[in-house]
Amino acid sequence: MAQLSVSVDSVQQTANSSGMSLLLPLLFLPLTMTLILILPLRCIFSTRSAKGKSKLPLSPPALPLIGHAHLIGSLPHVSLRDVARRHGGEDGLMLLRLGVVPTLVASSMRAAQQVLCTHDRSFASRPRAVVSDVLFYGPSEIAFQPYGERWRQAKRLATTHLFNINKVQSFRGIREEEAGLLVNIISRAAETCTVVDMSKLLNKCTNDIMCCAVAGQSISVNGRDMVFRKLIDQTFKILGGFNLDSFYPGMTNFAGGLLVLSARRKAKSVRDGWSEVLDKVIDEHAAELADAKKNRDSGDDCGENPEVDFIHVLLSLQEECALTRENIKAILFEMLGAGTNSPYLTLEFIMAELMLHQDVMAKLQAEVRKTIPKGQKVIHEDDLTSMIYLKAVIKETLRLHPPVPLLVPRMSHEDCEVDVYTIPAGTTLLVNVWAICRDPMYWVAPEKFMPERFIYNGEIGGVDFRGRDFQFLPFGSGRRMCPAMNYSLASIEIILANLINHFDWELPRGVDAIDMTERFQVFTCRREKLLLLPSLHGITHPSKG
Ligand code: HEM
Repeated sequence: MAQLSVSVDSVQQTANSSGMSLLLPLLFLPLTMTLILILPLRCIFSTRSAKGKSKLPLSPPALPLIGHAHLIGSLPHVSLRDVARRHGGEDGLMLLRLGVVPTLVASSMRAAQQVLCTHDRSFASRPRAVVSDVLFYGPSEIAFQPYGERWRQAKRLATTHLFNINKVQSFRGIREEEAGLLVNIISRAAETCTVVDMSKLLNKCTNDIMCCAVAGQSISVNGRDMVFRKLIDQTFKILGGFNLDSFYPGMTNFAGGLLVLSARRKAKSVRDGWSEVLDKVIDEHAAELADAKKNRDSGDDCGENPEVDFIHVLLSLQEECALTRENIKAILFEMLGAGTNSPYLTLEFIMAELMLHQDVMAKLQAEVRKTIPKGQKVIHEDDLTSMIYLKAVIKETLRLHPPVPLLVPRMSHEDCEVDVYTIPAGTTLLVNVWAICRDPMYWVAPEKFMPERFIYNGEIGGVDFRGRDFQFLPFGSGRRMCPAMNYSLASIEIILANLINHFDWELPRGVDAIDMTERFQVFTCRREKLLLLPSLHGITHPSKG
């Protein structure tokens, strides 16, 4: 999602690896051309500050052409925190120029509150980019749509028919069943002392839950679930790749779009992959709706309520909401993509942190195993209510490893007075929630994995992540906040409780440490796959003596 930042990363990597020598041949022509396009823009930008009327936040020294892009490293949230410490204002605001794009970076709790609450409306748009425009038909989904009525409508559809509390509750059967299937797979591995690839299993489990919630149980026929996971990988690879137009938006129209042709082609090819499989799924759903209507009209309706999923809902609202087939596909493929990755990456980080902190693991095992009666195979969501430590472990992991560390980049769609500054319309906004979550100003021992920090008098409490405590915003805040927080937490909790209740976990033989090195590709994820050796709790396998 954080397309801009990823692209910056690519520029930096290229610049670092060969002192710009790789970058220059690649960019020389486009950059020269862009200069012609950007000069007017730069003039506007500098005149505003020169007049003294509209003061701008502090900026580090910039280079010609690339501005501050060279300051961003392979983990943009880490380098932006370091640059802000050296060059930003005490108010936590800093202004960068990435290529020609003015970019406001908010790195303190107060700055986050200013831009996400006080001025939420002004910063409620998203920067445009060729890849997301092509991938999402416009874009016409939620996350990349500019602020306006179409975005509002798409978000309302998802919130009302997929993510409201009652809907999330109604998916509990799906979650319990999928978590059970995961336990079965791991149990078989445990019986034969086989190492499991947790990254792959968690990815599959969260994807299966999302697929069933969106499209019903039938979606995984003919190996479609595998096709979806492959397409999700391709989508995030292309969204996270180097995209010239994110730095030089003028490129999109320059020379008939020649310079963004390759990005356009790649995005179209991934979109066609989605389109092919989603068209089939949508056609099946349309046929089911037509059958149901025929039965109703002919009086053959046997009174049974056919299962209604999100695709049925979108199809029935197609006329009322003026939704095209393309709009529907864009929304669906965003749900399947975002719905899989953030929960699975969070679960992977939780398991990695637990392996690193065996005292926390032991405490969590004790809580879960005390709550679930011995011999009860299936964990029900009602069992989770009293698992306070489990909720604290999830919160602490989201604090240290927010999957979207800079939020999804926003853009101001109007001039805006932030404190003493005037931020011009068209400025990209990055909120470094990762840095704020590790700031010693707001957190005791911020680098320590300490779930207890969220427990007060035996209850979960304190700072919360629902968008009102600006030192802890893993789901963002304001109009553009993640609509799927309750959905995600429900999936994460049930899967985690199952992993902890049924199994004891070890590192594979010959591995003596967990590597927590991160990688940034739209989401922050662990660089290495998480490989673990499970054993069934309470059963000592003969081969282990
Ligand atoms: C651990 C789980 C998740 C985390 C931490 C997370 C985090 C985020 C964040 C930080 C944003 C940007 C908010 C902002 O700009 O203020 C976001 C937006 C969004 N997320 Fe999530 N997310 C999660 C799960 C999901 C799931 C499961 C889905 C869908 C099935 C989803 C769909 C979206 C959408 C559609 C947006 C765009 C909202 C908008 O632009 O109005 N997210 N998410």
